[in-house]
Amino acid sequence: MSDYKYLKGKKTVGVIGCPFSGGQPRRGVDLGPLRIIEYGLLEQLIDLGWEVEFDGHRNLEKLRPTYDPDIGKLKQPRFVSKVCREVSKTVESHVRKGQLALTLGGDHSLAMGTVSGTFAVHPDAALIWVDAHADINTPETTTSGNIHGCPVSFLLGIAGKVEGFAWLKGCLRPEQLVYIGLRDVDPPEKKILKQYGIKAFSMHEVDKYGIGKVMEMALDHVCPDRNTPIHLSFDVDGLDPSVAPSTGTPVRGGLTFREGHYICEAICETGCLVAVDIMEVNPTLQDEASIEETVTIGCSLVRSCLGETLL
Ligand SMILES: NC(=[NH2+])NCCC[C@H](N)C(=O)O
Ligand SMILES: [Mn+2]
Ligand SMILES: [Mn+2]
Repeated sequence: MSDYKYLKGKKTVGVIGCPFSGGQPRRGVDLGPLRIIEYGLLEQLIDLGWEVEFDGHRNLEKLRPTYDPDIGKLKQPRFVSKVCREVSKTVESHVRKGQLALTLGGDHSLAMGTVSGTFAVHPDAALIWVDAHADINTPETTTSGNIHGCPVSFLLGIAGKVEGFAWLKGCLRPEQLVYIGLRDVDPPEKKILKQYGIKAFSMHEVDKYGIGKVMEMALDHVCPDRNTPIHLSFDVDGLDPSVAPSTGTPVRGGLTFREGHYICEAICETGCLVAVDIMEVNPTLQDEASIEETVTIGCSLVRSCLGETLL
């Protein structure tokens, strides 16, 4: 069992339910956290030996502004900003107490909140982003206007000034970030990745080297001493749609069931994990069996992050 270098006292996980869909157009992703908790995640974590502090599902709807017109192409910018700001404070308070902060989304725009919360406590942390997408569009480059395709540019401080987002200072340096699982990256996003020299292991590298070697290389890049605090932001669409079908922007050719879990196990083994996001589970898409598969895998990824092993 790994020792979790950055947790204080008893192993405690602070669980933050974020029923939020404002960073993209499809309803239903806001039900992700409810289904994951209903499925028994908290009991599973207690069985794994964790103390659980569950904040309940946050009432984020109360933050919806009455008037929220587009800013440039960005949709619902004030709503997203307010929600992320609140989530940031919550994540920060758990991490500061020496708890592992587990955020259940909700769409991936929430990562502006979760990552900035972690980095407020650990400014030198590493960010491991598992996703089919790079989510690094800027307000200029986005074609969809969906902010869940933009959080990384805001975190890096390359999004430019957007009304309402002044609270979100660029908190992430390009060398603190590594991607795994990419396979649907917009042309301007490819440019940004090159321009800033951001390390990314696409599915091509996963095929070429295998996930074991990819994780070794990814950790060598962001956590070379195996002592740097790690924030894992896991978009379930990083997994192949055959294993996680119920998500809003599925892309074929993704991570297998085992590759997804191996990523979590390898990060857990470092003992450096301080925060995890499980994002983009949408329990209204596909049939009931697909939904159950996706919710189940959300839970088992968390358990792998929190110390469950095969033997
Ligand atoms: N978190 C996600 N699922 N993001 C999908 C983003 C898709 C596309 N690149 C966009 O910017 O709209
Ligand atoms: Mn994605
Ligand atoms: Mn994403």
